[in-house]
Amino acid sequence: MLLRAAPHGALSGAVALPGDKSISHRSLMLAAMAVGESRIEGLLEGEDVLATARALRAMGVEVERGAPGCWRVWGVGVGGLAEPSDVLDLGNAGTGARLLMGLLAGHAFTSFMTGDASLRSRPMRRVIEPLARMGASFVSRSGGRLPLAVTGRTDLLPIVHESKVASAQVKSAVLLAGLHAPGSTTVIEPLPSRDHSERMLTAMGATIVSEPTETGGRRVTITGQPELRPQSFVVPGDPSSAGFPAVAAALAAGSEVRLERVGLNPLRTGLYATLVEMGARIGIENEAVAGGEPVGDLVVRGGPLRGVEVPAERAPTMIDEYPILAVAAAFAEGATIMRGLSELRVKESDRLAVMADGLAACGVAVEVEGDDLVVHGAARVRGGALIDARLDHRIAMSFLVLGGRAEAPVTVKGAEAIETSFPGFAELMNGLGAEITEVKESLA
Ligand SMILES: O=C(O)C1=C[C@@H](OP(=O)(O)O)[C@@H](O)[C@H](O)C1
Ligand SMILES: C=C(OP(=O)(O)O)C(=O)O
Repeated sequence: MLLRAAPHGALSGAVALPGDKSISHRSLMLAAMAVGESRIEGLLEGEDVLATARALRAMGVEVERGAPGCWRVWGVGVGGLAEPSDVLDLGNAGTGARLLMGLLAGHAFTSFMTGDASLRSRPMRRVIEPLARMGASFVSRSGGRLPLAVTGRTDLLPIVHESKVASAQVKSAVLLAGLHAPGSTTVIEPLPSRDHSERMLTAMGATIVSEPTETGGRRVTITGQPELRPQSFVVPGDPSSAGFPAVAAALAAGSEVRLERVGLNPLRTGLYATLVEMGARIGIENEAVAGGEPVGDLVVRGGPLRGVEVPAERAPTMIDEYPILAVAAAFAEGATIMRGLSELRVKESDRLAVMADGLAACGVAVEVEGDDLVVHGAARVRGGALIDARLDHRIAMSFLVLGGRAEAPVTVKGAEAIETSFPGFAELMNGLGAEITEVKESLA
């Protein structure tokens, strides 16, 4: 599908964002590991999360959709999944695949897992290696990629895993496997990554101790074999999805947009801290706690931005937001230097390369120096390019935001990728005043 974004003026209005993708995957999987009925409110009904729901159903978990966003899950208890009779297809979802591998490691059957071309290119060894040390066995394509087969066992060994990358997916996969192991399973991460798994598991009755390390990371320990209590999960709006209308509003003078009930977990808000450093006017109102997570309305007003240097240590708190930050940087005065982005190379696409190439095609001066991205901003950006989303929702949405402020429309090919995390993106943006329309392939 081709979507085209034409230049728009000031944006205004108030909108609620779709549910948080990370918390939605976890709500389904953790509810499946509880004993009894859990309810989920505000579940993201994007393709990634629907793939997780399908996988759980294929393993005997009753998962039912009621009103939009309202789901019920009848949990089978830790270790209670049934052998699936077919390959589990996690679509485009790294989170779905890696977290599920953690659960499957604790089940004494063999399952087969695959995904789309993007997911099949992503590294799984970072999860395979610790889970294999715990006692699961894996057969995978070379490089530790999907498709793979995993044979778990009920008597997993508790381990201490020191992860080289600050990855909530790696941490969560090991903690989920640790549910099935007697005693303490520990993950040490070099920098703190999002802690939704820890918050949710604690609320469900698991014992988790999280403490800082001397080098600025975290050591997280779970006590295995708990009985998890079913929950009423409330999923906040996704701060990663909110980044797209937030940057679109920040870039358009005269804009005033309210993004309601967005999750404001401090391990997710690096984009907003960075935008404020760049001079963006962003206020937080109606702060509250929902489902164990801080939430609030983001009120974003348009105005000039200036380039900043974003330190590598901030990356885990905004890892999915670099594509849209790079778009903000393209319109800022001066250079924005984003350091330490090696993890961007192993997302749905090589986001470092794809952003650099796409920005250059839109007339933006950009350099990749090792793992750093440098974007030289300008008041006027040419736009006018055709960008291939490459099965990457965040690339698609970022360039549609850029097209809204460029001199000539930007067209995105493969825009259906947006469905993975942000169904209704174009409608939501247009409701605020953007000009995103579908174009026929032949006119591209
Ligand atoms: O745990 C999660 O829900 C996620 C963790 C991040 O991945 P990594 O753990 O690979 O950094 C992020 O990019 C992804 O969108 C969601
Ligand atoms: C990297 C992302 O997701 P996942 O790893 O779940 O595919 C993302 O949503 O930007």
